[in-house]
Amino acid sequence: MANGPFRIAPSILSADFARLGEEVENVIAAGADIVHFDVMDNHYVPNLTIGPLVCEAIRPRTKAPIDVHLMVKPVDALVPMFAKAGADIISFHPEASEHVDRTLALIRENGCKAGLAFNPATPLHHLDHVMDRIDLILVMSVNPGFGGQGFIPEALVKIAQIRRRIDCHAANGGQPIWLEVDGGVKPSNIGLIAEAGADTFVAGSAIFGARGADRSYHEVLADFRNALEPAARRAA
Ligand SMILES: O=C(CO)[C@H](O)[C@H](O)COP(=O)(O)O
Ligand SMILES: [Fe+2]
Repeated sequence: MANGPFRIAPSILSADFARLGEEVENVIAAGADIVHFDVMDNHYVPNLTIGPLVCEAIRPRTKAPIDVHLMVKPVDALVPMFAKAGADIISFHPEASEHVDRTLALIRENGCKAGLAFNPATPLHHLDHVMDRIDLILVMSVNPGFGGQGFIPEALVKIAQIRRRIDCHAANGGQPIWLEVDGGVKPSNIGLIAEAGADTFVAGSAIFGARGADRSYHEVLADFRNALEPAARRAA
């Protein structure tokens, strides 16, 4: 298995929006690697969240990559806006784009890494013919739209299938592709998710929920890292 190093990406969907800049600084200072930024449009998904202005506002608060997860339809008009607002990675759902290939190219032309996101019911044939054009594959382990949902265990099979495709692509000289998992990730299941082949882990409620549980972000992130230890040792 070729799935190290491991990266933890707190989803700011569960952060305190009234103190968002501080929340971003604190969670990165506590040991997180990436800021996961969920964009929902009340059309592709029922919820409505944040856009490029908020991305621009948090950009100066951290040097960590901002990983924009677009749950919007249509996609393309937002790509240059988020690139200009400081996004580093932009992922979208293939069902939301008329031309997946064009949207992937647009993201890279705008200087960002391009990601393709798979809902629990999205078939993997969307990866056919675009493996050389993506930097990240995002596997949803909940149906998109809300934080705080339970992890759908069938996602583990999909993660393992994608890991095999990524490793085969790399063995044939292809570029590196990150495998990110999003939805219901917790210290209790992150080890299994890593063993299935993921290297990048989004967690919203499990990290920012620390506030209500009287724990620090540092303590919660240590729980995640400890739970990753056996998989990290195997991957080394
Ligand atoms: O894309 C998302 C939902 O559509 C979020 O990133 C995801 O739900 C993270 O939140 P949690 O860890 O609480 O499940
Ligand atoms: Fe997300």
